[in-house]
Amino acid sequence: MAQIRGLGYLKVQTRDIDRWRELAIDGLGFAAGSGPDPAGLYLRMDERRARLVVLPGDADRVLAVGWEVRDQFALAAVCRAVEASGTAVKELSGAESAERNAERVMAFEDPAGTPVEVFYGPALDHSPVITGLAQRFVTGAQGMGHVVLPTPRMDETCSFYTEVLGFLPRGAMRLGGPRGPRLRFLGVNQRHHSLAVVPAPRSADPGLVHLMVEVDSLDAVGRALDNVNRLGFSISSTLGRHTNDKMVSFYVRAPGGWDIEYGTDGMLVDETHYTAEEITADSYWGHDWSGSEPLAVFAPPA
Ligand SMILES: Cc1ccc(O)c(O)c1CC[C@@H]1C(=O)CC[C@]2(C)C(=O)CC[C@@H]12
Ligand SMILES: [Fe+2]
Repeated sequence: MAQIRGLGYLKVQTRDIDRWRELAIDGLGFAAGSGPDPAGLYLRMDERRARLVVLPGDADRVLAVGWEVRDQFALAAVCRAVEASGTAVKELSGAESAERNAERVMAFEDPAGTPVEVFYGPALDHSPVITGLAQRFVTGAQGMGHVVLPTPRMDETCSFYTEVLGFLPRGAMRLGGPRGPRLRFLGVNQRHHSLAVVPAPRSADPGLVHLMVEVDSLDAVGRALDNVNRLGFSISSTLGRHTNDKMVSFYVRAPGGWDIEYGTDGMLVDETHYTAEEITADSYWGHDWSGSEPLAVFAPPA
């Protein structure tokens, strides 16, 4: 169990790649990378060739949530567990794996229908990581950040990630009052959560609620907030500090109706003492969502 080491990459498709470039590079200071599709946007955060891949397309949707394992033996173990759960697994070809800058990749869908990939052996880019705010992204043993996924099948989705993939419960929060459904946080390393799962009516496009990336300074978070305001992006949530992972962050709306959470100062979990707690407020201060445009996954179908 607990074969997965962290969130490795995220690949999305968008109808507005130019606006995405402005958000990610000019606003949030991702470093420009390179990749197989000349029209694609390959975003570096560290020594990986690309952590966030944005490809042009006719819809805004998640193409792959990439989870990293240590080696081929861990990948085989994950593959066996997923198949034993009754989920079909596709082993990607050498060429398809190389396109993802990995030695080997397995693909399947989670119970919500989210496209999941598990991989090992990422190819590195040793050139300097030139970020726009001179910030460093907090990755390494904590992975690239966290994703929040919507699911219409909450119980099956949580069982799949915990019992099949070995994610550890890292607490919960009820939505919409003391009797509301729970949003659940799940972790695989010292990052408080690498995944959160939220009940939603559908898991249609874009299939994402947010991606969180962490940087090493509050000044970079403040400068990113200034940048996206200046560039005319919609702020979904103001700056605030979360009660569970202690992250100070804001949320900005990306093309496609989901958010990027941009934060700093997240806590490290010590599993020797950790127990899964239920938070009753999302933040100690800030995180005002009242100005948010509706998230696409919660909006009524078009
Ligand atoms: C509560 C919380 C703790 C840690 C996080 O990294 C984090 O993103 C959240 C908030 C999660 C969640 C969201 O992203 C979409 C809008 C939600 C459902 C709310 O309206 C409150 C909590 C929010
Ligand atoms: Fe988050």
